[in-house]
Amino acid sequence: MHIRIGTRGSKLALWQANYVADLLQKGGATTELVMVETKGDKILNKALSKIGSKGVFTEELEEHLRQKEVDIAVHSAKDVQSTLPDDLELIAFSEREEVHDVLISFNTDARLDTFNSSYIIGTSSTRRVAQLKHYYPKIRTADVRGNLQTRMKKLEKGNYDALILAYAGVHRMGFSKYIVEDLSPNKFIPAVGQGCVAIEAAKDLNNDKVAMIRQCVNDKKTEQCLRAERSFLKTLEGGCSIPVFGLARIKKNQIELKGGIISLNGQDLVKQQAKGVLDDGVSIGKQLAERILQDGGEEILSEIKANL
Ligand SMILES: NCc1[nH]cc(CCC(=O)O)c1CC(=O)O
Repeated sequence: MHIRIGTRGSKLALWQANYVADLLQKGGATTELVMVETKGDKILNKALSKIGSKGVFTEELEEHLRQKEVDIAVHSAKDVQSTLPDDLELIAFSEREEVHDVLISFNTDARLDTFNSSYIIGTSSTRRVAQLKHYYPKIRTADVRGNLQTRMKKLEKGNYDALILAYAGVHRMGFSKYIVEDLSPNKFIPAVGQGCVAIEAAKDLNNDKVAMIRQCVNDKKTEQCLRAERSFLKTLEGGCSIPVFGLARIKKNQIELKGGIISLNGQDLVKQQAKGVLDDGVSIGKQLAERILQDGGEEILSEIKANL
């Protein structure tokens, strides 16, 4: 069986595509990578939240799926919009990497607790900015776009004192030695999907191919967690530009989902958790989102939408 894999061309995207290709080859398939540039790769002078929340890193790949130029598209699950077009679906989720955010700096003494107001942290994520402002109101932030290598270069040039990044990308790109602090995933609750690689396909992709891909790539527990997180995000209508966070974990054979929303200035935070049986992820996610909207999330969300 031959599987054509669509991917972005950044080093992280290629690492992830090769990781999936290896898994498929171990299962006996042959593979080929097709590189596709997305809006998110081309537009580098704007914050992601200003480019638009939907499909910044996925749209062009999705067009290739529709045109049958590729069988699957490999994405960071975090970059996949919560509502997919009707003709496409996520068919597999790779075993999740550690989910937390990390502080990256060439100053080995740098820690969030000891940062003073003269330090600047580079991050373009509205979630990370809001969480920083909430827990460390004195810390200043500045936008930083571009792939991980570009961000590391900007850090090296001294544009920032530190960066906040997802552990997963840092680890995959071999930058772990610059981690000066692992941020607690209970405080800096990650973005939905962080640390997982997701496979998107057209709904009419050949059934045998779908079965093969799931067999080789899908991790059941990760899928159960991701379905819960994505349902949560979908109900909150949060695109990647809205500071929504959500993390599901399996504990004692139950899904435990923590999630919430935070105002852009970090002042208002609504955070809750929900639990349920493993296959109920979608309804657990939806219920948690509804509770959060009722408990003040609705106001935070409409204020954010008015400001973006
Ligand atoms: N939005 C960019 C993005 N998308 C996925 C990752 C890292 C890998 C992952 O979380 O799976 C990153 C970089 C970052 O947030 O530091």
